[in-house]
Amino acid sequence: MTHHPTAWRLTPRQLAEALGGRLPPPGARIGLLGGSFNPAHEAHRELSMAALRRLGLDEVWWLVSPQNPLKPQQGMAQLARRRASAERKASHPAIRVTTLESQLGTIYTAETLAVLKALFPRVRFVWLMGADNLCQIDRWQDWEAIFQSLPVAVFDRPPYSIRATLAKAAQRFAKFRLPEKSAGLLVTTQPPAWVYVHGRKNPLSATRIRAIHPDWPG
Ligand SMILES: Nc1ncnc2c1ncn2[C@@H]1O[C@H](COP(=O)(O)OP(=O)(O)OP(=O)(O)O)[C@@H](O)[C@H]1O
Ligand SMILES: O=C(O)c1ccc[n+]([C@@H]2O[C@H](COP(=O)([O-])O)[C@@H](O)[C@H]2O)c1
Repeated sequence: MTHHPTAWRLTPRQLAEALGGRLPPPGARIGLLGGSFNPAHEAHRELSMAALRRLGLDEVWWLVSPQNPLKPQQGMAQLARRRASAERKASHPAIRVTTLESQLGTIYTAETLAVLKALFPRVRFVWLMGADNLCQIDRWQDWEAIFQSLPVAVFDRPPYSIRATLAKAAQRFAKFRLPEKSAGLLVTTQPPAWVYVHGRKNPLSATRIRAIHPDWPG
């Protein structure tokens, strides 16, 4: 794994600032929703509210990523614009919008998670993502290390429901899948552990919003 020394150059004060002024208390249960947020939309909020409730989390942190390594740079709005859109959309006391990866100097999720775990060893982190990402996580850098390092919750998303259950990652970690009724135990389950959460499906996507609003980021 690439080492990113920037992470360790953040002073505690800069770190607190990057987190909106508050460090998480030891034992906090925090869901991490990484995304391009190009722009943020209602389904991000719905996923986060479902995660708070179904997984019994204290908070969800949105990690607005500098650049998804698998997405084209073209058409990706500037980080500040995407962050502002996330802040407008989140608007909830239990959702923190951050650009932590740009401050930590990490690009790949596996690196980001390694740094966050080292910075906050007593926080219980869970990785949150939509079913589309379960279908392609096997193309992410060190993807198996992600499953080995923290619990993962996958949220249903049309039209990926069936594809996701057949995904390489779902098969590789099949025996570590918790039944959905045990979703509340995920955060305290030793990884690898994951759960597929069904609920209200929302077909919304940032791609669709960009098609309707070609002037985004405006
Ligand atoms: N409608 C949705 N239902 C469930 N999860 C979603 C939905 N939209 C986005 N997500 C999840 O939220 C996270 C961030 O998504 P992202 O910001 O890429 O939005 P997107 O709508 O997928 O964007 P794009 O259409 O540009 O690929 C990802 O884990 C993604 O799977
Ligand atoms: O680490 C990787 O190789 C990797 C490859 C693709 C996507 N990701 C992360 O997946 C999250 C979801 O990305 P996106 O663009 O689907 O919203 C976001 O945090 C990305 O940084 C990470």
